[in-house]
Amino acid sequence: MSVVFDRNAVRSFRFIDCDLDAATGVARLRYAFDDGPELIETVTVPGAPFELDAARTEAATQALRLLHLIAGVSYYKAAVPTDIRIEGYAIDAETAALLEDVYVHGLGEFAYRNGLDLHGKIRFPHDASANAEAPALGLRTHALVAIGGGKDSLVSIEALRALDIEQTVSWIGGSQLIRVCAERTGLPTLNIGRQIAPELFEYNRQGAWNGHIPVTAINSAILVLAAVLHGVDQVVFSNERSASYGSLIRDASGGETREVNHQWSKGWAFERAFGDHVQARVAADLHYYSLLRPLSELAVARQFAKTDRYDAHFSSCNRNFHLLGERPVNRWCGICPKCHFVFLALAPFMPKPRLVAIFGRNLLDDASQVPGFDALLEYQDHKPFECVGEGRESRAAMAALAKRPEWREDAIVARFAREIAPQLDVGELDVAGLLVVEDDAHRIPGALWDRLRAHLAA
Ligand SMILES: CC(=O)N[C@H]1[C@@H](OP(=O)(O)OP(=O)(O)OC[C@H]2O[C@@H](n3ccc(=O)[nH]c3=O)[C@H](O)[C@@H]2O)O[C@H](CO)[C@@H](O)[C@@H]1O[C@H](C)C(=O)N[C@@H](C)C(=O)N[C@@H](CCC(=O)O)C(=O)O
Ligand SMILES: Nc1ncnc2c1ncn2[C@@H]1O[C@H](COP(=O)(O)OP(=O)(O)OP(=O)(O)O)[C@@H](O)[C@H]1O
Repeated sequence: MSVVFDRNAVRSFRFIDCDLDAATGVARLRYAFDDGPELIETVTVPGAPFELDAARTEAATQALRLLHLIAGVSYYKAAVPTDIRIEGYAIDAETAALLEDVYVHGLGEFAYRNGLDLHGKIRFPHDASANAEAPALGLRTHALVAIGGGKDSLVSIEALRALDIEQTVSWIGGSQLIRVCAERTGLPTLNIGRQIAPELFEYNRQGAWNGHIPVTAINSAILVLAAVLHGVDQVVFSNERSASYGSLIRDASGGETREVNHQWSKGWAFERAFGDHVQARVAADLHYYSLLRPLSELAVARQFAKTDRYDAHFSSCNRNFHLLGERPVNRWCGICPKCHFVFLALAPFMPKPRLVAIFGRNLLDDASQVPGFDALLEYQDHKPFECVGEGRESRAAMAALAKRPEWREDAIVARFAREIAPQLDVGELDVAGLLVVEDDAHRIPGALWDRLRAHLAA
């Protein structure tokens, strides 16, 4: 590929246009920097041809544009120019505000790691007139449930199964691990194809800015488009309450402490803004929500431990999910923050031999992993930039293990009891308090919530 990319020479990022072929289910999202080559991402929704009436066609157009605008973050980040152009259509001020949030907060970790400050610097051009409110489409009652191969989505899937809600287990990309988990559910499946414009990998090699992007926002927009094409009324994610809390970072200058959330697009602020936007601008009867929002990570782990159906198949280790690059040999690398956290979070709720069999080793009896666990505990370090629970959850789980004969002599647990626990307030180490189902902030439809609450609390 003979493209030359110099991030410092870029002046503008262009959202050229997007199109969808209802006969094949292929969507094309087109972007460019200045007059450079078109960067074309494709998304393929199985189930075509899609027969769409006028109202569904309009909803599909709105969903496609929303996806075009959100997925642009992968390319925009390569140069982060201040000049952003939208060429194929216009957006209103409310849509622009949503996008500014997604780009600024969703690129928060990216900006922090690259020493960039994006606050107030990302502005989406908008047309003054607001778009019309979207009508209800008469969508059928059915959930597209996002599956990521880890414990969280499996908890949602089992909860919906227990409540007899019709669901299709849905994922984006070619992960074999996710496919195996999806098939293990025994439920209908939908595997959506996504091809990133290959030029981006070349730009990365030539020194493009690179770093974390809000991938859950992209996956959410893809599934909203798929829901419209399939005529179903729910897109269900599995983002827990803990995802709304970031890492507290001290400024390099030693001054201000601020929050940078690696999982911003898994948090409540994104869910609320995006879900409201979908109902207002795509379809009034399309519900986007996270089924696990009322739960902490520990409460999700407790639910997961109730069945061993997925023990030999699931993995939360993100090393499994690279488009390019290495994968762990046995699904769990055992040394990353997610492996550390999931091991710790499951330990209070599972027999020890079962947990050790899942991971193939006992991570809590390996003294070389002390720094990794310290970061989870927010002890002499900040919470890692990963999808892990709050520090107080890790501390409470560790304190619970320190009281159990089968765990308390393991190297990391014993060291916690000896060196860290004495510095902590005992009142803040209570696991039970972190298992409470909170119903103040979620978008779960009312009729479902009434039944779900009892299931999640059991
Ligand atoms: C698997 C992973 O962690 N990937 C991150 C990693 O990417 P890497 O370069 O090591 O390899 P690839 O994943 O193969 O990606 C190659 C390049 O492609 C670009 N890219 C990829 C996907 C995408 O949607 N947009 C992209 O622009 C990117 O330039 C890659 O370098 O490091 C990257 C740079 O820090 C990360 O961007 C990759 O993260 C993926 C987008 C990813 O899917 N990560 C999830 C495992 C993840 O982090 N999930 C979060 C959800 C947080 C949220 O707010 O959504 C979580 O579990 O907490
Ligand atoms: N490839 C994917 N396609 C569709 N949805 C995905 C994909 N990867 C992750 N998700 C969804 O994004 C959300 C966040 O992913 P996350 O990795 O935290 O969850 P998980 O894989 O279910 O569980 P765990 O936290 O144990 O890894 C979940 O709702 C998950 O289902």
